[in-house]
Amino acid sequence: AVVFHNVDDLPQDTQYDFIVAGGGTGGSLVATRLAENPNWKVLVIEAGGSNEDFWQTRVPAFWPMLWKTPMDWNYTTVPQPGLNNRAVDYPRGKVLGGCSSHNAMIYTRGAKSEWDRYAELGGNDGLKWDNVLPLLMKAEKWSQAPGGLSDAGHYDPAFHGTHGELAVSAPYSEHPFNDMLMQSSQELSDEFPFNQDWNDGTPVGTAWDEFTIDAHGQRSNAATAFLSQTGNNVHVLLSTYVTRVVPATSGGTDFRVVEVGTEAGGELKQIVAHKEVIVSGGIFGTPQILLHSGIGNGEELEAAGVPTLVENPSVGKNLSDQVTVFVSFSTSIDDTVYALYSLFLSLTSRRSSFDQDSAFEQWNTTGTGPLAKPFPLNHMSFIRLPDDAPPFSEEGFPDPTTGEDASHVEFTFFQIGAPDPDAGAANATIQIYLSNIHPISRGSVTISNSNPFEHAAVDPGILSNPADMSILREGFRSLRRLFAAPVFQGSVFGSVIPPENVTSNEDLEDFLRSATSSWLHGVGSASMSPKGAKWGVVDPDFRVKGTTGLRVVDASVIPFAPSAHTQAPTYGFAELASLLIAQAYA
Ligand SMILES: Cc1cc2nc3c(=O)[nH]c(=O)nc-3n(C[C@H](O)[C@H](O)[C@H](O)COP(=O)(O)OP(=O)(O)OC[C@H]3O[C@@H](n4cnc5c(N)ncnc54)[C@H](O)[C@@H]3O)c2cc1C
Repeated sequence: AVVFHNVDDLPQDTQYDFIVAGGGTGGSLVATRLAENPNWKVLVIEAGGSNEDFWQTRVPAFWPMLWKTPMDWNYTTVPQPGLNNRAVDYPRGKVLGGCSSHNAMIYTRGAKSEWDRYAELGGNDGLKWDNVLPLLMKAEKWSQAPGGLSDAGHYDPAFHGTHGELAVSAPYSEHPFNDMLMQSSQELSDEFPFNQDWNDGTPVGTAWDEFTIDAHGQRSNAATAFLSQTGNNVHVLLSTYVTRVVPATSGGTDFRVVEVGTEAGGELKQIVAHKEVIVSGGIFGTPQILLHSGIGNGEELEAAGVPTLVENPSVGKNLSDQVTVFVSFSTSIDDTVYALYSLFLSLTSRRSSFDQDSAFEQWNTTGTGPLAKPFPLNHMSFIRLPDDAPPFSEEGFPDPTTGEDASHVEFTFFQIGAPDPDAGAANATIQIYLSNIHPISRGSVTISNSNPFEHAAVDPGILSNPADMSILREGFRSLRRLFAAPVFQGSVFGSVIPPENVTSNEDLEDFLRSATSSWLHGVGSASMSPKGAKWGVVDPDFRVKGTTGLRVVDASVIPFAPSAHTQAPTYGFAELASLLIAQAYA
């Protein structure tokens, strides 16, 4: 790609076939795929800078350091009634590669039944698991992590590609907890079975982590894997905001023009796409661009001072967001924690023996060591609550999942923090992120004025539906059941966060409201729906309803959150969109 930093530097004689608004996860992929046709000229417009200007993006363990930096949009939600009115941080990547440049690199595709439901809900058979899996595998380059620890048995090669662009690997560290967790999956195999590969369409169980990390121990993202490989038929314009898409003719609904600028009150310019504009601003940026363009709920647009051009009340609604809570248990297992985490995540650590400089040297020279992974422990569990669990039996909530292959909650085994005697803690703690990954709650992205440079108001509606609270609460009880497995007797004791005496529904729910936040996997704010449906923002071919020349390709079109973290699903949707766009001009 050829990179520009100022709209005035774009060559005057270039006519762009496609303009992609947002060079993030979905946008970088779709631009790359379209540019495989050498006759097409593609312009990518990105509000942030180049990923290459942030070398820290390459170091897997440095991902938490990228929050609240110039490469983070640094959103904060509106106060969340489900969280005792707390407002919580919501990072989003403002850089080439978008969130794939600063996420935790976990690579999970979700369940077969979820993709099949997307196909049904979106009215698009291309989204069926059997159709998306080959696209994801074709784009994948499975890589053995450096350092000599074999990944055999930690994944199923039948479900991974080896000749694509996006590097995926399963780096891990040796630690006693690995064997214990494996044994627990035998002892309690009904609730916590071993799963050899969470990416085979049946993610339920305890599995070894897989990450978008390459054979050199470096992050692989949408910018490094895809966009940077393109030739000079791709132009990338950095540090430039798409403020609106604009009708090509006054009063029309053909939105093949983008308006760009760099700051409120500054000069705005327009650039024409000869074939299409593709909005890929992510779950907050995309509805923001559509709303400022006059595509949205007419009453809300009028209140914000934006004239309505296409009435569509679904824009910015249906935001579906997984939620997470940090919990810990007292343990006598060796700690894994690195000082880095205590520094950047404010977790308690007294591990003075950890030398960050030599860890960096090790990563820099060999791609191995503690910095070559996003966090110290090596597994996650996707867990289905039992059929007779209280949310479904006593409380009568419907099962929110799409089938037996999908999970309700997820345990991310994060690290084991060293004992902190000063704080009166004699034992280390094993620290886990417990997440409800199938939220029923829905939130919104709204604008309150016509300034496109101002952040939209973000309301993920965390724990606003009582079913979500009930499932998260039972997820914690499930975690307590896991640590009651025989293998953990004598080495994992009671919970520390929340304290062991927090057992009643009421006390657990009080804790959860005080400690839960977003798992940063929002989807659905410009949801796909069948053609002619009374809801939804894009048609099955990703075209914005009621418009021509305009599509959306990013996580905002995904109708509901999957049993997965959302980068691989975003790539899956973007691969399909690329095929459909190319076919439209074949
Ligand atoms: C901290 C964090 C950790 C995460 N960890 C994981 C993980 O481990 N595994 C996983 O699978 N998922 C993870 N996710 C989620 C996942 O990365 C995202 O769901 C996914 O990358 C979203 O892709 P996208 O294309 O929708 O949006 P993005 O990747 O956010 O791309 C949107 C792009 O558009 C740009 N943009 C926005 N507005 C404008 C505008 N007006 N003009 C120009 N450009 C604009 C943005 O700067 C950005 O580059 C994480 C997310 C975060 C924030």
